[in-house]
Amino acid sequence: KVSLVHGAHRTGRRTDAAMARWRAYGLGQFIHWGLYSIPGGEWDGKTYNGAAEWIRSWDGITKSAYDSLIYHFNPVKFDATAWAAAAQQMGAKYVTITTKHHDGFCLWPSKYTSYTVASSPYKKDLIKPLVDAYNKAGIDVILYFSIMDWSNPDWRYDIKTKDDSIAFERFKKFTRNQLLELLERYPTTKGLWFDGTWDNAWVKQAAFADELETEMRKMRPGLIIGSRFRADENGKRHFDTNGQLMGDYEQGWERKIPNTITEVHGNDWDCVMTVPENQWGYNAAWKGHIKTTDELLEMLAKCVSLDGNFVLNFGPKGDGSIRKEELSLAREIGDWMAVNQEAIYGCEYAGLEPQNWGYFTKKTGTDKIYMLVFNVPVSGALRVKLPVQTSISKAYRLGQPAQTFVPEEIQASESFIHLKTTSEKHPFVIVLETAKKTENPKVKYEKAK
Ligand SMILES: C[C@@H]1N[C@@H](c2nc3ccccc3[nH]2)[C@H](O)[C@@H]1O
Repeated sequence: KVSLVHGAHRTGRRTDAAMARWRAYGLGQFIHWGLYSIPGGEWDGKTYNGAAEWIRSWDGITKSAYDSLIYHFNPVKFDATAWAAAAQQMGAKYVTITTKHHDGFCLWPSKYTSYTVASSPYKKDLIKPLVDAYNKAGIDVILYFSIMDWSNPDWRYDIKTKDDSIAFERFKKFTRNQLLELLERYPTTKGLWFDGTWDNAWVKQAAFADELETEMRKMRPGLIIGSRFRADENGKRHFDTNGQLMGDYEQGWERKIPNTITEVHGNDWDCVMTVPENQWGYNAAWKGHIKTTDELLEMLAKCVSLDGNFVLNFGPKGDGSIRKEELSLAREIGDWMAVNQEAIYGCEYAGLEPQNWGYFTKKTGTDKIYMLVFNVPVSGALRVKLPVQTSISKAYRLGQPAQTFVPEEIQASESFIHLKTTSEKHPFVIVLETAKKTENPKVKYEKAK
């Protein structure tokens, strides 16, 4: 262990109520919305092959042409209540919304730059109606904020000269001002999801970022900040020089999911996932592999089975409408959650040996186990290995309690649940009520003779 001033300030998970609420979410919605939503990955009849929200960095568009999009941003179809209703029906317990992406365009009327919605034809704050509508729908809000800001002349990818460092000092003040402004303006928000923090200039700001994180936490007790915000004084990100997680949860699972519990190192984490291969902002082309509802449900189940939250991304159009393909995915996910949410919300890693048929989750604080079945074996026999001295007292289909199962014990703490049919076409859940086998005192007494 090396001594660090700006490394992790806590080892192990946070144990407070605000973090327990976050841990229980299971399913979240990500929203990427901004000027990049207007071109949607296309410009001058050409298609940008990168992620649509990165189109400003493409040599197929001039920076001034991109920046002039601000004069065309007028999302007349924006309806925060409708967005929140779709998220609520999907079963999202929280939403992470881009307040400012790498391009620097602010969806709130920030006092510290003119590159905001206030300078657009729309004029009005977009974040407040979203926070209010989602909170009203019982959904918590986390604010996405990109440190990297291409619109700010003081931003630097690296600090090489005295001028760079003078400019970047101004940029650090600007960044702090905007973050404190967001916390002031939206007091019900639960956390900040930082991005754009990999460049050399920011990685060198260990002390500044550490102090800023402390200041924000003091301003908002319970505030949740992930591992992507700051680096330690050796430039280490996500995990400090001693391998300790920075921040409150691991934020490295972008478009990927851990396969084993060991990869999670006992930390809280979220996985943020796109519906296409790699498009966060609205992409008109909608090309390549588009994940199906069952694929997304399996990702959700896998995340919760390994102690994580699954955050599914939506990319509204420049006019404020949500594309029909995303609305139908949300609807189908919501239909499944309406029946099976008990196996997701407030659930955690069950501590059981993974099986090929799907994923185990366990209701936090109970011995209730859920079998989320995605791959029905041709045998119809689902293997379950419980901890020793644990038995299954009841087994039934979630949502159809009359459909019960009598496990076939094949050896100590190992059973088969035999399905009645192997022709299921969609994922389903079996509930196992388990109990510790208690020693029978009579038997103990007889032994004693
Ligand atoms: C949550 C996601 N993070 C941003 C991003 N920028 C990247 C640059 C290089 C590698 C990965 C990146 N992810 C994406 O634009 C999106 O906002």
